[in-house]
Amino acid sequence: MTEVINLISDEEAEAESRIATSNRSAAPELESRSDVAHDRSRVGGISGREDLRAALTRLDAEIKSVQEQLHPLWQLHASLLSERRQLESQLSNLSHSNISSSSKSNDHGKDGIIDYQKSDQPWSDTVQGVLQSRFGLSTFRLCQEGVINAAIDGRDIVCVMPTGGGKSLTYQLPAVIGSKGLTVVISPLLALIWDQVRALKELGIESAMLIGSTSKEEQNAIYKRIEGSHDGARELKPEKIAKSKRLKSVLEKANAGGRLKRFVIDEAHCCSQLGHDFRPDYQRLNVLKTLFPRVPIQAVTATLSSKTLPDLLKILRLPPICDGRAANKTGTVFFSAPLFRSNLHYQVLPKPSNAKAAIEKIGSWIQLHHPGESGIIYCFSKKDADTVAESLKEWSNGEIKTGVYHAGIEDWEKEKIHVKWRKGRINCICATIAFGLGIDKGDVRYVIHHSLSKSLEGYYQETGRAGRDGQKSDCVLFYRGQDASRLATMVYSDVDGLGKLQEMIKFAQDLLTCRKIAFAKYFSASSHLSAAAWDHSDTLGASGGTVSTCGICDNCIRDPTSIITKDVTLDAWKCLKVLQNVSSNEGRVTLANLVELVRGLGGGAFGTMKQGKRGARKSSGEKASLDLESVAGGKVTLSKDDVETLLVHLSTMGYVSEYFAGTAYSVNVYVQPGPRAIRLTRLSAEDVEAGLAAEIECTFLNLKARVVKRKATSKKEGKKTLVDISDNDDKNENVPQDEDGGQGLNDSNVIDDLDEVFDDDDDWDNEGWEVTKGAAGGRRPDKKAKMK
Ligand SMILES: Nc1ncnc2c1ncn2[C@@H]1O[C@H](COP(=O)(O)OP(=O)(O)OP(=O)(O)O)[C@@H](O)[C@H]1O
Repeated sequence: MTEVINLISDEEAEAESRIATSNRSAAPELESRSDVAHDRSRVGGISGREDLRAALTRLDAEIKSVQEQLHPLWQLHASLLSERRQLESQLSNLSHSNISSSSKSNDHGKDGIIDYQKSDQPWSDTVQGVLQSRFGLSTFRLCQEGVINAAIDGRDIVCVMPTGGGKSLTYQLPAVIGSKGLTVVISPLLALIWDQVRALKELGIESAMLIGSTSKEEQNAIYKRIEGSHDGARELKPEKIAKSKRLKSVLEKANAGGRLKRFVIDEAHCCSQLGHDFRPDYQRLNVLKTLFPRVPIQAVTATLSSKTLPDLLKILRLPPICDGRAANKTGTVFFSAPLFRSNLHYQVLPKPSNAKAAIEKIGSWIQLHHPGESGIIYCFSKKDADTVAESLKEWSNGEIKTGVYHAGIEDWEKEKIHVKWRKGRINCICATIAFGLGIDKGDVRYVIHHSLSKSLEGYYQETGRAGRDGQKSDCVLFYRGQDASRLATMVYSDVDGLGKLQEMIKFAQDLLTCRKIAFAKYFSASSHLSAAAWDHSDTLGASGGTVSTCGICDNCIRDPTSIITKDVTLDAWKCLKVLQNVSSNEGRVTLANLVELVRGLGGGAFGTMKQGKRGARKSSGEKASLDLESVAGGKVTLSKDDVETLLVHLSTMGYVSEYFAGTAYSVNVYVQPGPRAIRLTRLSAEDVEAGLAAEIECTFLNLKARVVKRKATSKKEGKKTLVDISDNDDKNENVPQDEDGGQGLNDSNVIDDLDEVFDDDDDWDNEGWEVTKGAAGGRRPDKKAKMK
């Protein structure tokens, strides 16, 4: 018993000494506790039960009395804390609004509505000064100034600007202006984080990154800096915020000290499952407003649809949006800029089937249009990137200084290449898509695709690396149908991926539709991006479904006589009859085989298959032959290239479909009659000739038309036509050449034919490819207006 009492006595004495220390000067009443301790020491000598009870009662009474004394102190403590929070918030508001020496104040207009795009904010002079002195820039682009104004005003913001539009400045500039403080940027990719930190360091802005591989020591140092009074920017991956208790507590401290300025969510579309690049970790960012309700959030992205915006607001717990040009006091201020970058000139050029000829063509194009300038060539694979880099260097006798960048290159070497590229010692980077994100070099004058991208989203993003300084730049896709098959083997197990690839092929094959319209249509269907978002600052679609043609892409400036649209219904019927015969004979043909077969070449033979033990179909090694006369009433008389063009066209329309057969080492792509094939194959040749079939048209390059040089290009620029893309389905039902969104040009076909046409022409490489560029005669607006 004595022991127990002593134990209690020790604990209480310890607690007592803590209280006494903390209240020594403030609460004289508590000093009487020393008397109690004396009493308690006397309690140890009392042995009777009654005495013990009496001592306990006295102690309880004393505890109660102390609690009564403490209660008002705790109340005082709470009210002091609340008062402190209010002062903190007033201070933070003051530091935002008083950053200009000007005595003007932003009163949100008479009716509480403010136009953030205006340059008459209280801080505008300061902002302009910092833009020039710190960032070395003279003017703002797109909606940059509005976003910066809203950020300085402490607003929650959603900002949609195109790739390369200059989103970074909208949070970097407010980070270094006005009161000291911390801007926390949350990015999904290491490459983006690396590049941001590098760029900030170059600008002399203090920054640090917290990523998975940041060592414990570095983390500790960064946390200390955040806790301290440092300002600047921190780059984080989203999971870090949600998972790290230490980080949360450090940010809470920074916030309590009034130093947490804003959170920036880069690539904010990743928050929404409805978007195209959902990242589950981004959903955890809902903690930001819960933990830091007063800290503004700035969400930036290049692609945000009307469908994903509400989801984004919900996840980030942001209030409903208001327009940046007429903002109320409480909403999330919304800004968007036209998604089409008018300095980017898109074109698709045919690519020779022969690898060496392809290199010559690409090399000649570079030397003609951008000798010695910076560019990127995107390649299908690591091996292709290596080969293209080596071949181009060799072909140009070292004049085109190439470098290689892909996942197989060691990190240190990547860094070296990057530095050389930035310094201009390498002009042309041959890369896989591993190169791009976070690569911010302003003067990239061309982005060439040696092979198709896997999707139009990818293509838009990759080409967005060109012309980030706003100067005219070229985006050239060298395309041939065989590349599409090659790419299909990469995505064949993914239905969604195959669908996206088909859209990319349609874009590449299209000789008519303005490339801007093609992007607008695609993103409108795939991401619900308003058509108007390509022309106006109207991602949400209030401006309706029209979009103007760009007036500068290959299809806009094409000479109408350089292409020819033909009725190919009978040729299509013949191809499908042959394909039907091959399939019914257990045969297996690739697209290239089929081209040969329908043209009556290759002895009319095709490989067949047999049923394996487990029902699998295996190549039998035997050949079957085909009597073209009886199966299809004779051969197709189009050129090899035109047949390939036609078959790819039929494939995009669903008359021909692909299937994939894998071996242990590779996946091969074969063709078979598609779901629509029966529309033609059920008819006889006579029926087709009598016009009973739905007409199929296909557009080919008209090789007889002489090439017109690109001098007419500038004359065509600026001439625009409005196209309504909202109701295209019905309109195009009876427009066969438009059904697939584009026709005809099959690179390899055309290439081979051009090879023939320009064989003797020294200048053929350059001149020949100008078919798609020169075009004095201009577009064919009527046709275009009908395109999907
Ligand atoms: N007002 C401006 N004037 C001139 N150049 C600018 C301006 N604003 C930004 N830039 C430059 O534009 C380039 C692209 O900017 P930034 O990296 O911020 O683009 P982004 O919108 O973040 O693109 P992405 O979506 O591809 O990351 C940079 O080189 C930047 O220096």
